[in-house]
Amino acid sequence: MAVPAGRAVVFVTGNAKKLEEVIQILGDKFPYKLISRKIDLPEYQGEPDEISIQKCKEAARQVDGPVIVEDTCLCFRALEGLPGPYIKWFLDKLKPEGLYKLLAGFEDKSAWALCTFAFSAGKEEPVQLFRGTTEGRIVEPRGPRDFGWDPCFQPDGYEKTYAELPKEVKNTISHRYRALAAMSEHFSQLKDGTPESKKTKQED
Ligand SMILES: O=P(O)(O)OP(=O)(O)OP(=O)(O)OC[C@H]1O[C@@H](n2cnc3c(O)ncnc32)[C@H](O)[C@@H]1O
Ligand SMILES: [Mg+2]
Repeated sequence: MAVPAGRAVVFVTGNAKKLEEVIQILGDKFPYKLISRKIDLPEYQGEPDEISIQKCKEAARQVDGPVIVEDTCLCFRALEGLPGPYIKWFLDKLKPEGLYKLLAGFEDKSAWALCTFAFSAGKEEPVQLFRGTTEGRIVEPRGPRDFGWDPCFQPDGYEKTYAELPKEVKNTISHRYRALAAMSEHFSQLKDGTPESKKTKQED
């Protein structure tokens, strides 16, 4: 499913840090003009794919045009993938310290970050999903506190947490980077994906 000629795609998110990374990662790699809109979409329940589909349909309904949304999960292997899509509430109440302590009774500290982008060309159109996963483990929080659970997630192959790593490094190995790479590749391959403005501008 392509984007009608001349139409921008609206990235709907209530999270400014997410938006910042998406802009940094995409650069000029996305073949459509992307604008952002700050709407706090409902936090749905269920499996990650189902949540992203519902979130995207609601965004397409509100925007009434082509939209992208993103949902992020942080999954602990010892907890069979939980908190997963509910990480926002766990983080809100427990902070990164509490997330680390949650695994105190388990030897297995491994975790994966999952990012799912969902695209719909409009409110009657189907939703397409693009996923990215980064493996790592949950550690005692280290580094700046400016983005979510970054201080307690250490990606495999690195001695630093996401929070300690320079942004340029996080943005080449992250769950978000991988999902965006899959999405950009898909749209770049669409024959009618006419490159438009390469700039991203913000709407409020
Ligand atoms: O409006 P949306 O896009 O849904 O933004 P949100 O903040 O509600 O985001 P999610 O529903 O996807 O919930 C994911 C939670 O994980 C946090 N998060 C997302 N990506 C992250 C990342 O790369 N590093 C650290 N924390 C992240 C985010 O701040 C939320 O608390
Ligand atoms: Mg959300």
